[in-house]
Amino acid sequence: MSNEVNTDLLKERSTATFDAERLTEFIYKGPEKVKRKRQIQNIVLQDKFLQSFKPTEFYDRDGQYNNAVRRQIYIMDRLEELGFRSETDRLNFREAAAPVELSPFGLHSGMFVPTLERQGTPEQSRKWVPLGKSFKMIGTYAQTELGHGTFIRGLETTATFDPETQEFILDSPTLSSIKYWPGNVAKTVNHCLVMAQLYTQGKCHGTHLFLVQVRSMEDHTIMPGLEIGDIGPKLGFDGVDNGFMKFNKYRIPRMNMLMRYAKVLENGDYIKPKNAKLTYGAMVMVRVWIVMDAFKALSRATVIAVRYSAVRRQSELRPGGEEAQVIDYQTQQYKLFPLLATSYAFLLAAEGMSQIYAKISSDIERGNLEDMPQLHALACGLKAFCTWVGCEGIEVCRMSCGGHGYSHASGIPKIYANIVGACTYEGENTVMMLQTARYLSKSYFRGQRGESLPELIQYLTIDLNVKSTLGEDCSFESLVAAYSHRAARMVATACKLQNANKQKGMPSHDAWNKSTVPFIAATKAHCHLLYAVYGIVENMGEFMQDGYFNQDQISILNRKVLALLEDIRPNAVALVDAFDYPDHLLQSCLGRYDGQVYEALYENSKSSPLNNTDIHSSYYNYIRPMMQKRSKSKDISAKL
Ligand SMILES: CCCCCCCCCCCCCC(=O)SCCNC(=O)CCNC(=O)[C@H](O)C(C)(C)COP(=O)(O)OP(=O)(O)OC[C@H]1O[C@@H](n2cnc3c(N)ncnc32)[C@H](O)[C@@H]1OP(=O)(O)O
Ligand SMILES: Cc1cc2nc3c(=O)[nH]c(=O)nc-3n(C[C@H](O)[C@H](O)[C@H](O)COP(=O)(O)OP(=O)(O)OC[C@H]3O[C@@H](n4cnc5c(N)ncnc54)[C@H](O)[C@@H]3O)c2cc1C
Repeated sequence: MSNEVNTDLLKERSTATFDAERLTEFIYKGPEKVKRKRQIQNIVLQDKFLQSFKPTEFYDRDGQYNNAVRRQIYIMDRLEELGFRSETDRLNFREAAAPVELSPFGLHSGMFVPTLERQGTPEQSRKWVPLGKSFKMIGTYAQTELGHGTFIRGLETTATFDPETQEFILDSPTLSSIKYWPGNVAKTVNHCLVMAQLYTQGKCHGTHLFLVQVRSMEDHTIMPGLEIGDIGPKLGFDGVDNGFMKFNKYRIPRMNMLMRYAKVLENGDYIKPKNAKLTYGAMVMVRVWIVMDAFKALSRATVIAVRYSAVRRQSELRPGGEEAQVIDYQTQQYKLFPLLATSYAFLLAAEGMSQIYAKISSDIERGNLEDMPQLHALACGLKAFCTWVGCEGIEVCRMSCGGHGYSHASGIPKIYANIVGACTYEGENTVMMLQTARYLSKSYFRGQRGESLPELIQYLTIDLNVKSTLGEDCSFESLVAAYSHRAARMVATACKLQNANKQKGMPSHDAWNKSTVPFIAATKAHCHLLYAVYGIVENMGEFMQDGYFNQDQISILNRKVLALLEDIRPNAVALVDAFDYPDHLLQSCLGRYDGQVYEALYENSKSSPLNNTDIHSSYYNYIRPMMQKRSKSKDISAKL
């Protein structure tokens, strides 16, 4: 490979109107943090073992899982040796060391240990959390069943208290009650946090979490009374062993129920939690993290697509002129630049969401549950919005790279395959949006009754008769007002339909169901408050429906969006460079910093296993016999 940087990329970087390094410092919170991040990434780059892995698509499923375990355990050991204590250092190391591979221990660190910490009593946490943190106990979060994922109240696994033995008996009474999907259940973990319907004194008290040992701590054999296996290959998550698990009257000690909020006493008495939804805390936490995952996935795809678009030359823009960089086509800019802006918006949204989560979850820990519904609504809506928009955007990035985008060598298919799971896991997106919609509906009616609303949704009470004041400058205030107006109008419309349905005599659940399509649209509009001109132009009908904008204002907005493409054009490469993703993190022949995409693609294709021999065994096994058979056939030889 040549060491030169592609001349088009050099030019792009030299003509940018701002210093990308300053923006990098803003993203990573200061020059010292950027330096530290790069040092850590360099440690990974110098590490021969970590660099020895081929891209995951070159391995079969068994190899992918095996490599994921091998690599992740090596990462754990190195983190210990290096003595990295800060969460940011550890995350930077992990991301650089396994940039596109999901960890078979992800749910252990991401859900199992935090849930023990937050849902266990102080004694339970003291006992189990150190075992989890030191990997003496490896666990996961097992909730979903064959028959139910969304509807947690419908889960069928039972945990029945037996006061005689002071044990819970876990059972899978039906086929549909078999746990199905939980990550790392199949081969990796020896413990699970199992969500099951709690029965005591003959009464069901709803779903609760139980710590269950599923494999022997000595030899990893499956505990008697359990049936466990892998669910098979999936769209992505290659290194993750999502599994199934069936309980056959399997006994665990009483104290293995997580009892921070709800309790079962020795005599079988049940003590209710302050709020039954406290058991759902782990899901809320992961939904918050997913917003950051959506940012990372979309921004990586955008870096790849923008850099490649600056390098790729195709067709004549000026008749008879040189072939143009595809980034100079207005249509290409319209595909990519809004996604670049969206990436930055997602970053800020993810950081804001994390701060709100930290504040409200610490209130909850102290017993103040007042803001729980608000946190739930925000996390559900943003999780769904950011993963939907992120996945659509990644697909646009892939297609904007033409044919090469379809190859794994572009790095984009893997990004997509992994993040698209997030539209389903931790709450299917439509269902999540409807949770936010319920909150908006209740808040709308509260606002109508003159009750005060939390700051984020105060816009629901604005006067919908006011028209836009947007002028040539498309001021920030006029844009925010437009989004608020559109969301408030759409929420009001959906609520009025819900009300009208009720007045027609429908029971309230039907009145709700028969207004959920407009509610989903309204909730998307609510989440869309992150956007500016492009979001209005793309959804013009919704902004126009009640004549909020006049014809002149629409023309202003249409002109503005095209002018903004011109403004971004000289800075597009610098704006993606600022994310500071090194090549080994992007793992993309198209998104390379030096832009040497053709050399990289050519080199990469040589490593395809199909190139190990000039003549593939299938020639001897099938093609040659077929040809020999055909050449003997009279019809064909006659034609030849
Ligand atoms: C770095 C680490 C990475 C880690 C991960 C590694 C890679 C990732 C791997 C992938 C990992 C994937 C891992 C996985 O996938 S784990 C499995 C994840 N599963 C889900 O997310 C299931 C989704 N379903 C639900 O959450 C519930 O069933 C819903 C919410 C749909 C309804 O629920 P339910 O039927 O029980 O409730 P209700 O209808 O009686 O509603 C009653 C009221 O309660 C309110 N309510 C509901 N919930 C909450 C809440 N939480 N806080 C506050 N309030 C809440 C609700 O709004 C309603 O309010 P109102 O309308 O009455 O006012
Ligand atoms: C990659 C991956 C990893 C996973 N990891 C885990 C894990 O570690 N642990 C775990 O416990 N689970 C895990 N899951 C399971 C996941 O959490 C569930 O699949 C998810 O919660 C969706 O539930 P479901 O499959 O029941 O979908 P369903 O609810 O069956 O969805 C099917 C359709 O029905 C619609 N629908 C359902 N209910 C409603 C409603 N009330 N209103 C309107 N529409 C509705 C949905 O919108 C969807 O279109 C994982 C799943 C995936 C894909």
